[in-house]
Amino acid sequence: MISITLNIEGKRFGSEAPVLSTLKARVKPGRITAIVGPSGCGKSTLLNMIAGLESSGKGEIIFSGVSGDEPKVGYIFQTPRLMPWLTAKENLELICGTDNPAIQETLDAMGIIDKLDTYPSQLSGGMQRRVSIARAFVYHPDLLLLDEPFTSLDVPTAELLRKQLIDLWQHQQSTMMFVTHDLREAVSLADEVWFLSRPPTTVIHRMEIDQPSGRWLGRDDGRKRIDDVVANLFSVHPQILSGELDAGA
Ligand SMILES: Nc1ncnc2c1ncn2[C@@H]1O[C@H](COP(=O)(O)OP(=O)(O)OP(=O)(O)O)[C@@H](O)[C@H]1O
Repeated sequence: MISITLNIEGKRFGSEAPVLSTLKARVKPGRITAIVGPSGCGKSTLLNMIAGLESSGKGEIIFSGVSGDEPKVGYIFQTPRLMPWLTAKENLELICGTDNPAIQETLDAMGIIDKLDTYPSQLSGGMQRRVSIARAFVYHPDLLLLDEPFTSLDVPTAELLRKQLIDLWQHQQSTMMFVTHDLREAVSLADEVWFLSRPPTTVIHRMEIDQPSGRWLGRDDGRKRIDDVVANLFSVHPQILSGELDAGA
């Protein structure tokens, strides 16, 4: 399982004002880290830098515990980004080759084994998300990055997909980071939540969540537990989702 050390010295696009300021943090191996912050503060930019899609500028991002030369990174974007001319199965085959038993196993785990030969345009939005999650897991990533993977889904579908995601994650034990605007989602899934400021952005608060092995998600006592964690946080930092810590904290 890999860990990540972020030694970011700042990030700007061209001559624009910096998006990220100094940002130093460590992502623990095999754990789930949620990233929460105001719109436009650089959450996607941070994920892209970790994925190697954006340069890390003067700073560095160090991966430890990688088995090969490079970490295998799975990335689930806000929209599924499936190849429209390929069936669900063929979208997965692009990643892991044909006749790979992992394709059937992963689509089965996501509850869409009957959609193997279906094209994306014939799938609902929720089903397309499931294929995109399966596509990331079929690769057996060391690191799984998710950028608001469950937005614009109805509540029961989003809840089901979160459970399916956690089932797959428990099976593979990848290190996982996800961006969300939904604090309850962060608390229900993550071992640690990072709260970001407004630009130039840094981590202003880290919150450890004491998760049971199957996560708080879906447990009878989970809803109350999540409510309590969120209420406690807001009682101390009422503006934290706007990227501000309480002055007295
Ligand atoms: N490739 C790019 N070129 C220029 N500016 C960019 C680029 N990518 C992002 N930005 C700018 O960087 C800032 C942060 O964008 P980013 O998408 O990372 O924020 P975010 O926190 O993920 O936003 P949201 O919560 O609204 O999705 C924004 O001002 C955006 O316009």
